[in-house]
Amino acid sequence: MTADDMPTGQQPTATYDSAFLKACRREPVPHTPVWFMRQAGRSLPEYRKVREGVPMLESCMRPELVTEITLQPVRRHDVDAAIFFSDIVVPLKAIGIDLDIKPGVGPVVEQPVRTRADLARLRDLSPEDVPYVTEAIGMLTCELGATPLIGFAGAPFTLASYLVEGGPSRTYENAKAMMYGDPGLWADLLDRLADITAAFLKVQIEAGAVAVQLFDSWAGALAPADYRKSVMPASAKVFDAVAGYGVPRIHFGVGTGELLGLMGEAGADVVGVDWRVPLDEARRRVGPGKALQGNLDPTVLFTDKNTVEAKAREVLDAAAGLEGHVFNLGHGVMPNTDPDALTRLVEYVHTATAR
Ligand SMILES: Cc1c2[nH]c(c1CCC(=O)O)Cc1[nH]c(c(CCC(=O)O)c1C)Cc1[nH]c(c(CCC(=O)O)c1C)Cc1[nH]c(c(C)c1CCC(=O)O)C2
Repeated sequence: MTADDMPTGQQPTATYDSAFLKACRREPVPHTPVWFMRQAGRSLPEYRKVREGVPMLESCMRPELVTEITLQPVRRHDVDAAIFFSDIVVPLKAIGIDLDIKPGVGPVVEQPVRTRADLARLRDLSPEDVPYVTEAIGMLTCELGATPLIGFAGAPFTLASYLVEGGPSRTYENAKAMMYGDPGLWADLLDRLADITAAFLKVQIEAGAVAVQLFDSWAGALAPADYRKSVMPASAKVFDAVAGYGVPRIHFGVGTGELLGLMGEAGADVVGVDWRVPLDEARRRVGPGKALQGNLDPTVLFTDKNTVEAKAREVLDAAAGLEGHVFNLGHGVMPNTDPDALTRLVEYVHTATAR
């Protein structure tokens, strides 16, 4: 497809012909594009240095710092895309939810959302609530040039898991109890979150993000029938709300092997796969017409170079018959990962797939 065949309203941009966007569109690529979830973060000494003394949420609200942190892994690893440095709870903080990101713990919500009265605290998000996002993305797209910027947000279920539990959980007992026991309240909660999430993604796209990833990290806790009935409508609403922009929409979760087909159906152009399902099997579950993203086990990076390359080769072999493949880890980069192992992995995938 050339710039002439692009959906109306979409301008050709410096990033349009990037390997990453081509793979998302299932077009031929010069090499398999690579980026890593959590490529910005504690695995990088330069990240730890600039974050010294700055709390996580505050760092997301300082455009210059966001720009620097987003660019760090692009400079170091030569990845094919940048991911905007922020967090899934930033839009909730921006509308006034009292929450914090505790080091080594994750998001903690002061007053969990448990009743219908609590829903009133979830007001709509407007661009004026997140001026630092627009500002940072404006700076970033200038610096990035032909490297695409991925925007992201938390999916309604994963956000609800933090809001209802009040923090990280292994069982999601309160959230799932609401889903099963008070389906009306649950549906309204997820619908509110879908609107907030869609608004947060729109801000990022309008500022210059050329792809978006919806993180439903914890959706793997759900049976497919419950996902379809009680979660998928809200995620579909988010994808639908940004469909008109024509940017690729990526949908990712952990332990979602049984949900891959539904996660594609929700409205994704690219389905993210963790390391538990090989990509050829994921292709069967997702069906035609979607690209796949993944799926090297992030713990493989704790081994030697030969083992990393052999395991990356397995991912590439399983991806050989796909219409579009974006190489990634099956989940985020772990904080103790040797950053040089990531740089070498990017180089390996680029070389091994050069056409
Ligand atoms: C579930 C989730 C969250 N946040 C996010 C998810 C979905 C992705 C996933 O499944 O991992 C998404 C996220 N969070 C962050 C990014 C930045 C972009 C990137 O991927 O490089 C992204 C895409 C920064 C961050 N968000 C956070 C960090 C680490 C905190 C720090 O560096 O001080 C980073 C780099 C904090 C955070 N925020 C959250 C958790 C679980 C944590 C980790 C807590 C800890 O281990 O300390 C919630």
